[in-house]
Amino acid sequence: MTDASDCRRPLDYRERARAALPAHVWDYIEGGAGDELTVAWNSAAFDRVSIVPRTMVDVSACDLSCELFGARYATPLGVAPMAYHQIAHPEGELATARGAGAAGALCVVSIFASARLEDIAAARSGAEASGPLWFQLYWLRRREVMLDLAARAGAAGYRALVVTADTPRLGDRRRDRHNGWAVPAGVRAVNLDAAVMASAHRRRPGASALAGHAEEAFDPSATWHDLEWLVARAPLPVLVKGILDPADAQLAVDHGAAGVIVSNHGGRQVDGAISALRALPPVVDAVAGRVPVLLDGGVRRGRDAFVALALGATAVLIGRPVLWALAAAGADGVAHQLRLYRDELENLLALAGRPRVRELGRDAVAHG
Ligand SMILES: Cc1cc2nc3c(=O)[nH]c(=O)nc-3n(C[C@H](O)[C@H](O)[C@H](O)COP(=O)(O)O)c2cc1C
Ligand SMILES: O=C(O)C(=O)c1ccccc1
Repeated sequence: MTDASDCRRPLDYRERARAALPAHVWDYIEGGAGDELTVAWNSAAFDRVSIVPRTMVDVSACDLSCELFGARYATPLGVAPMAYHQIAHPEGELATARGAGAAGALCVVSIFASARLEDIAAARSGAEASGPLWFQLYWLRRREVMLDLAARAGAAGYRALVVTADTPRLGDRRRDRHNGWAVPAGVRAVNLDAAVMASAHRRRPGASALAGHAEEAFDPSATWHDLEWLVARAPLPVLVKGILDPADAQLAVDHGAAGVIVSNHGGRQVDGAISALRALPPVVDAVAGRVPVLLDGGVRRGRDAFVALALGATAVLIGRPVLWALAAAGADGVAHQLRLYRDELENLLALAGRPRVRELGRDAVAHG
């Protein structure tokens, strides 16, 4: 059993998780598309940005809060939407939601969650310092299923919807093809119809069952008109996830997006795609304050969150490191992981003489 307190920085959970998980599950979580160039670039991009500290500033209290859709969020850190948390831990999303709730962090629940979205909301409200939940959708051929899920999320107290735009089909996950990866039989995307999900569990040598499933279920013809259609019918604000081009950010806002998430899907879609951090400033400029801009991809330290916030993100989402902590130590691991990020960010705000997240700007960093 892992003692979470041995982990001193977010990356320390990585080896714990690798040791705890079967190799094919580890490969699915950790892997990216193609040669995994973009996976590496996402985190490397943060290392090329320096912090410029100020001095003689009163930092006796730091304020990490941010504002999203008229509400105050306790921290600008959140959990990125990821499918099937039960592959990492038997308590799956219920544990993730409890852990994120305890840390006061936003949690974005995937459409492929392995627990019912209503049960996740209930698990979450039990946590002491409960934070907000958002729900993520893919563009499904069966549009009525998207609307049904959107209505359920609204009724269950979720505060926003995220529609993922970068997945007309699944990227080429070579590790998964090599492993003949399929979602294990005991783990189910229970918010979706079992008949629709059957192909995700069908093992075929040399192929990823998820790729086959995505081809069957995802609608590759979705365009900005479909976003307008969704926004007009959704009971919640809709953010678009997977934006890298400033022109797309502009189009998203023009077609009703309430926010954009700069993301290359953790390097799992287009190998060689621009890193999320490098894509951020032009998107922030194109959006020009009309809606919030979030970022995910490669955030591996509190320092990385600081850099993204300084370059204009309102909040940042964390993907794989949350699943590492979940695999290693369940809900306590997730809470601890998010606190490691938060504490490192808080410490840096103080040391860099920039005590308020909401006032962080580009002057706080330098390139190179
Ligand atoms: C195992 C796994 C499953 C994922 N499933 C989804 C998903 O269901 N929906 C989605 O929009 N993004 C999904 N993503 C992408 C994440 O939301 C996020 O963009 C990415 O993981 C962020 O990068 P990071 O892992 O480097 O922090 C998934 C990522 C991983 C690692
Ligand atoms: O694995 C993923 O990155 C992902 O987004 C996904 C896509 C289809 C089904 C499950 C997860």
